[in-house]
Amino acid sequence: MTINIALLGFGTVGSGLPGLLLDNQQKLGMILNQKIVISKILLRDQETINRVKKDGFDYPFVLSMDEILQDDSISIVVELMGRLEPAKTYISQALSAGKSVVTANKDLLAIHGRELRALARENHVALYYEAAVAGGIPILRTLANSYASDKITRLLGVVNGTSNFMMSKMVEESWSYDEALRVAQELGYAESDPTNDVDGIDAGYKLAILSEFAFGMSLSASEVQHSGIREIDKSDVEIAQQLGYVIKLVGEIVEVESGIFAEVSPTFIPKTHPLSSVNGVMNAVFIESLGIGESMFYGPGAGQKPTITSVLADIIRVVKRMNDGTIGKSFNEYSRETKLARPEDVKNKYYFSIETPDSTGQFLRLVKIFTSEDASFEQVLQQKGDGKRAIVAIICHSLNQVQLKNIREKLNREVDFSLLNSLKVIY
Ligand SMILES: NC(=O)C1=CN([C@@H]2O[C@H](COP(=O)(O)OP(=O)(O)OC[C@H]3O[C@@H](n4cnc5c(N)ncnc54)[C@H](OP(=O)(O)O)[C@@H]3O)[C@@H](O)[C@H]2O)C=CC1
Ligand SMILES: N[C@@H](CC=O)C(=O)O
Ligand code: NA
Repeated sequence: MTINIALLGFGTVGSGLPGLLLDNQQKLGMILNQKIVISKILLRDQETINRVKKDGFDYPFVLSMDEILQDDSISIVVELMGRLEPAKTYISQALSAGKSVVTANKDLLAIHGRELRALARENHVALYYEAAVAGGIPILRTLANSYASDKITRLLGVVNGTSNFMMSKMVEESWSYDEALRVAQELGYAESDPTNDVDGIDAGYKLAILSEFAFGMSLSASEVQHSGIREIDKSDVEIAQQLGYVIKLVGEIVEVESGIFAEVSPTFIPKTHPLSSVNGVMNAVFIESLGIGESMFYGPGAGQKPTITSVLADIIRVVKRMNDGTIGKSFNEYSRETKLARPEDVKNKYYFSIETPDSTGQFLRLVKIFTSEDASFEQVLQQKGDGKRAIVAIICHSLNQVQLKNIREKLNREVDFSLLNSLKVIY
């Protein structure tokens, strides 16, 4: 027996499916007793069909989604086009036509996930998206299954391969920003619009999805604060190094008594923390939970092979659900009312880099500002000034979001001071 699937989009990730199906033919036969067959591939235009054929791919290529929707032999649609439209329309049409959907589209799931999941439920079909978060790491499945017996209190993630690859190359091998981005694009890591990768937007989408699986709470994209690697200056990297830290783009979701708080930001990570050694295109999700304690899941966050391997695992899962009569069951069954944390309850250590006049009494002024917000210093470093200006780096003991905002405002208001940067410090 065969399972017919249709593929929407045949780019970096999608074009890896034929090879992967072939490589795993024997194992798939044993697990499923059915053959997965790509029976239609939707491409953009005739020119693309000609190019793809020339590359040696010989499939029934189509230019209209209707040909897939009207084909009753197709039970699974695999969306790998990316972006919101027409992906949302096509996925909705497929679900409404009684076809299950597998996708790697985090933008779509983060923004319209609730609506699409409801549509899947109404039509008793599956909607799976393991590859949408941390490419090759089976993190969503792990959260849905293995953490069912645990309560997660905090999740930290390096979940964007492109920005992590770029930071690693820029810091360790002195590549320029442009060179690092160009190579990340050539290697197939970056989104079609890499702004999402470098500005923390892609990681924010992934956090929104992780929040549903880990905390059972849905966050809109705007409820996940985000900043990106463009906020990091070379001097921050050097100071971090001297103080015993590395800087990475980290997503954090934490649950406190009043609710959850989620943020993507360049973050100081102690060199002793397991996340500090996540380099290049690798991703990791570090979890603190009441039962297991601390755990970390590590693997490639982007790239054709890891990503399409996750996609195929979802396809296999959907086929199994079809076979055992549980196809309408949701990928994630943990859901509770979303409550956002009060800013007073969200606490972290912070790094501040401040430019001051290079003269007597400046340090006292800094102490006064921080003390007025009840903040105390944990580490302080003053770079040798030029007689006119000096840079002071401070790591504070834990501050809540209100204290942080007030200190930033006071430093920005202070005549002659310039707040160069302020970044979260994890411990
Ligand atoms: N690359 C990676 O490492 C990872 C990617 N993802 C996700 O996987 C998805 C695919 O990514 P990726 O393969 O890298 O992206 P690509 O841009 O390489 O591939 C997408 C393909 O879909 C085609 N396409 C877009 N719109 C249409 C349309 N309307 N009709 C037909 N074809 C269309 C594009 O054609 P054209 O080039 O003409 O626009 C392109 O060939 C995205 O959602 C991405 O976020 C997830 C994890 C990792
Ligand atoms: N562009 C993304 C691809 C995977 O989600 C990344 O770099 O992480
Ligand atoms: Na994954």
